[in-house]
Amino acid sequence: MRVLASAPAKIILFGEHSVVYGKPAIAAAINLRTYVRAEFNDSKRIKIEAHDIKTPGLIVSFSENEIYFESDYGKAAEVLSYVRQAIELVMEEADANGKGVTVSITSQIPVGAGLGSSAAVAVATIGAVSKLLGLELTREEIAKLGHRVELLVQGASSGVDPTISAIGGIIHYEKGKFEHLPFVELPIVVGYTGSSGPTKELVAMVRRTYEEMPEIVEPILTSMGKVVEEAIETLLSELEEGMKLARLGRLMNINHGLLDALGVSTKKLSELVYAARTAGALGAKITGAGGGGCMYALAPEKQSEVATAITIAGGTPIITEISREGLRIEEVLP
Ligand SMILES: Nc1ncnc2c1ncn2[C@@H]1O[C@H](COP(=O)(O)OP(=O)(O)O)[C@@H](O)[C@H]1O
Ligand SMILES: C[C@@](O)(CCOP(=O)(O)O)CC(=O)O
Ligand SMILES: [Mg+2]
Repeated sequence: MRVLASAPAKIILFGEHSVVYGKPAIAAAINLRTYVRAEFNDSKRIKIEAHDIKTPGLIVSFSENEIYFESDYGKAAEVLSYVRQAIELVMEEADANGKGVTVSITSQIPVGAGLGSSAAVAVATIGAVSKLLGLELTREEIAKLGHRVELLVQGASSGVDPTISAIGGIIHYEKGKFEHLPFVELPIVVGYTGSSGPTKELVAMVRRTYEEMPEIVEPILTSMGKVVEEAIETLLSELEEGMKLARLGRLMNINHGLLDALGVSTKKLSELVYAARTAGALGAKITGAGGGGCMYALAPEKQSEVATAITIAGGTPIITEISREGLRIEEVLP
């Protein structure tokens, strides 16, 4: 039997980092996906084939006749830890420890770029392997397992990323619970800096700043929470479309400033944010953990101008759409 599952990337419209401290966030699934194929193998081992991820620590040396490969196996194993934990949790749930399973991954999502590649790979793996093992899990249960994977690997995680990747659409997420917000085709442009920021390290960095200066950081997180509440009200309001987007844009800019205050922006991210605003975006901010990775802009009727401005500023624009669909079982073959 062979199962192919896929799960989407996301952008955090509002509320990254503060969501880890119990504040609300708004997240949307986007049309970039990670595909995971799971099948039984004849060994009693778990085999992971990750086709789109760089394996760190590989050293190659060669003489005239021979070529030698060395690897820092610790680093190589670490990069596969989301997939490994996801498989192990499902094997445990299905009481299937000891079975041979091969998992093969291909992905459209840039890694460590704030678009939730870790959650997408975890959710798609859980979806594919659970189906293979005959375990009937709801999308909510898969989101919860995905959250456990992120907690095990990162040490801290709000759970917003695995939830949006499993569920799809646009959600309001808060303290482990979610509700759908009305689906809207937001005119967004994502700008990729080309560098990555590991979520684990950025979340830990914010935690250190919080512990060092709680009286300064607490009000920043509280303000972020208020920005998100205001954005939820705006999305649910009867405001005319243009006014709605203009208000959301202003709230994005405030959210970006607060993220910058927490220390998660970079020079390149700020350059892309200002380039987008100058080219006519109503708002622009980081998406995800920051420290590199991506920003996104809200740019009705200005998507191509903003994309060009992002390119001129040295970034890579990604014009994408909000995806209604979360986890998808693409194919089940006998
Ligand atoms: N295609 C993939 N195959 C295997 N692991 C992946 C893949 N994509 C992402 N990952 C895992 O997710 C990690 C990046 O997660 P993270 O730091 O949270 O950034 P983000 O989720 O924003 O991309 C990678 O280092 C790797 O461990
Ligand atoms: C920073 C954070 O709010 C989002 C991280 O998203 P990403 O892994 O950078 O795509 C962490 C979390 O919510 O667990
Ligand atoms: Mg992640």
